[in-house]
Amino acid sequence: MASSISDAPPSDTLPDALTGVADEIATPVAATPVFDTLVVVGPGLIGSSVLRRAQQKGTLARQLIAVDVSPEVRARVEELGIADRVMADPAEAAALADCVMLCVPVGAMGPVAAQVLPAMRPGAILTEVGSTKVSVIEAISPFLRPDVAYVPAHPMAGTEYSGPDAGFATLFEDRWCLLTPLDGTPPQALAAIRTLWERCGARLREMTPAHHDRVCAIVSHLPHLLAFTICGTADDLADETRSEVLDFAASGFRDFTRIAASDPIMWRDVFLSNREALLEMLARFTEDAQAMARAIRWGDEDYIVDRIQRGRAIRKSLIENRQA
Ligand SMILES: NC(=O)C1=CN([C@@H]2O[C@H](COP(=O)(O)OP(=O)(O)OC[C@H]3O[C@@H](n4cnc5c(N)ncnc54)[C@H](O)[C@@H]3O)[C@@H](O)[C@H]2O)C=CC1
Ligand SMILES: O=C(O)C(=O)Cc1ccc(O)cc1
Repeated sequence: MASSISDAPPSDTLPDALTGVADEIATPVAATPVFDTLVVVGPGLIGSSVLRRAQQKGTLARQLIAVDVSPEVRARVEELGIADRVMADPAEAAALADCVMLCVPVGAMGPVAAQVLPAMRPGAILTEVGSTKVSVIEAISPFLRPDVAYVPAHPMAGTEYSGPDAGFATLFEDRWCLLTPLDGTPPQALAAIRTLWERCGARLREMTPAHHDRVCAIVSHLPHLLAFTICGTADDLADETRSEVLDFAASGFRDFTRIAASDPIMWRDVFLSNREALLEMLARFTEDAQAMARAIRWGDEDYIVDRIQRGRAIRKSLIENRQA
């Protein structure tokens, strides 16, 4: 095994003694791969994007192994040629890895961790990309070992599509990747996972798992809940509006339908595993929506204009930060 968490390069930064030399001769130095063998369990949208990036850059891992429970997904990953090996047994693959990245739906994280952790090598790293953190960490924790580091991560990048065909190498470029290290997370393991995501083009931010879940409840989970709900409401009104919805879908409704096309299993798991934070944000949203209803009922122009202006300001600042 060429690399383990102790000798993986912590970042792209050269040691001080070498930086001057590198500047002088200005020769690009090929970075050593962060890992020798990276196992991606669940090569769907996110997992296959990591594999594609790793293949394209060659600086994430020397060898790439994909594992999936679905024979169709395994066959497709073979056809796409985005991994060096495709395997069915997570434990068999994990025994070969210095990093195992779980990219399965959040409800499957605990059961998959239970399969891979006993097989992992001492010094190897377990990481995952789940959209929620508190309950995923709780689900994985009972199976953790003192000689395997665990680094929870969440790339804030995706689309409404899923599966191995949906991934692409640039998915994470200029997107945030949120890291929620635990008290016991070894710094070298954290540094190696930081480097992996930096080399995927992501910007990194560290926070606690609980803070992560509250932030994601408002910026990601509630918007999905609203999109699924508004599409359901429109569908319930099908007798009255079906043809109009289809005819006039170039309106605001269209933007909701993109999000509402997302994978049902993934989002069922996200909603159930971030129950408390999501219900809190939904309650606040409901209060605000009721306040808007009241303003409309009583013709409170100032309130209505103020809320719309706040929405516009958020959009403007996203565009200025190139996030939209
Ligand atoms: N879709 C998105 O936009 C984002 C998703 N995430 C998170 O990433 C994870 C993966 O999401 P996607 O890539 O969208 O899902 P996906 O549905 O595209 O891929 C998931 C893969 O996991 C496999 N799988 C499911 N259970 C398994 C098991 N027990 N053992 C082995 N493989 C199994 C499925 O067959 C599938 O190939 C989820 O935890 C999700 O919350 C994070 C950021 C963005
Ligand atoms: O497609 C969209 O609009 C998304 O919001 C993608 C996304 C989905 C889930 C995540 O945990 C992070 C990003």
